[in-house]
Amino acid sequence: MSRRLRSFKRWMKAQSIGVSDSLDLVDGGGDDGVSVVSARDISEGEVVATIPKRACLTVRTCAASEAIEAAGIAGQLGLSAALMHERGLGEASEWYEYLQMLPRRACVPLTWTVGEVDELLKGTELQKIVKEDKIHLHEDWKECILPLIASDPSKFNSKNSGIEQYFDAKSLVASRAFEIDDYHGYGMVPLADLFNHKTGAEDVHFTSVCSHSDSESCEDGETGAGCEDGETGTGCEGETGAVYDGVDNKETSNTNISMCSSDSTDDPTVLQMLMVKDVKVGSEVFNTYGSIGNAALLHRYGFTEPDNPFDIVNIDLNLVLQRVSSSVSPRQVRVRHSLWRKLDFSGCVSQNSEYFEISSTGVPQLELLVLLYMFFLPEKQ
Ligand SMILES: C[S@@+](CC[C@H](N)C(=O)[O-])C[C@H]1O[C@@H](n2cnc3c(N)ncnc32)[C@H](O)[C@@H]1O
Repeated sequence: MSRRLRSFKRWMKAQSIGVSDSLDLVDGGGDDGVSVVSARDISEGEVVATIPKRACLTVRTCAASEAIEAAGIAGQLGLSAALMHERGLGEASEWYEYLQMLPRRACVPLTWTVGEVDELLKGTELQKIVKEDKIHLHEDWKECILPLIASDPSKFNSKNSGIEQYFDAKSLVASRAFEIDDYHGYGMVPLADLFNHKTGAEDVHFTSVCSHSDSESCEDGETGAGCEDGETGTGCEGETGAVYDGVDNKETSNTNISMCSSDSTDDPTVLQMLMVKDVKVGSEVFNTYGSIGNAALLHRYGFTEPDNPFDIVNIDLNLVLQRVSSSVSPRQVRVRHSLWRKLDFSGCVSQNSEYFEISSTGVPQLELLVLLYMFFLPEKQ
């Protein structure tokens, strides 16, 4: 077992983070990172980890809480500030051992150089989106983090909160944070963020145990490592840019559901990892980050999956209209465009662009292809 893993396990114990003996944490070191493997057969319904909310790193729990809240920085931006500050504290941070388990930055396109983006994402819609992300993050840093540095230089300075540190922190928050609850908002959840993703075949769910009896009221929209971003708050409340959103607006919100137990004896201050499937000894235990296509997976988490059933291809509607204009009259272009809208098949709208969306799942794909075909039919003479 690696040294950092040993320290992390001791730290988890001190924080009352419970890990079932059914889980093995495997530290591949370097780029391989950490994965979670079953140490014995595990059954559906078993709670394999319990994590007190106070052990999570959030704007509320971090050492710079007052300064961040006074600056009005919230959401993922606030959490990024909290993470930067705790990293800057080094061994003095309450999360030091946890922070040692994180890579310096997530290898997501956001952290690539512009040259790498242009080379590796050439011709894909991500090329433009990632470049816009980078611009938005620069703006966020200038508008929200620089004033924070000015307001409390004892806590924030260019060494722990420079633009590089901000990109590092933001990439980790975007690819690993969970939405905990209304009080904490987004948080880094030790242990829960060590599970890798498997599309549509997860073994475990992240569960926030609530004590009130309306179990339906919080069964929606909670996403785990990493949570769906899509924050478009104004100023420093959220983010000024819709980073990590844009290729799959319709596909993202349905997994890692935060469920409430109706049992009033449950501890509202504890998060759980609950098995949703039997897993055989020696197998990796997977979470899911959502039912999302490969462009979104790459965008947010820096990897893709072969044979991903949720993969989609977006075709810029303007390109389609341009192409159609070359073979039919302008009036016909308008008629076809309006038919497309009437049928409510606008695909998706993202970053001011409208897309045709070709999904790899069943009937809608066929319908879309027929519509596309109709779009391109030459005009009757
Ligand atoms: C929440 S962390 C998961 C734990 C991570 N493996 C670690 O070392 O800490 C998310 C990151 O894990 C990696 N990851 C998760 N699932 C993956 C998969 N199916 N294939 C490749 N990389 C994956 C990606 O780098 C992603 O950004």
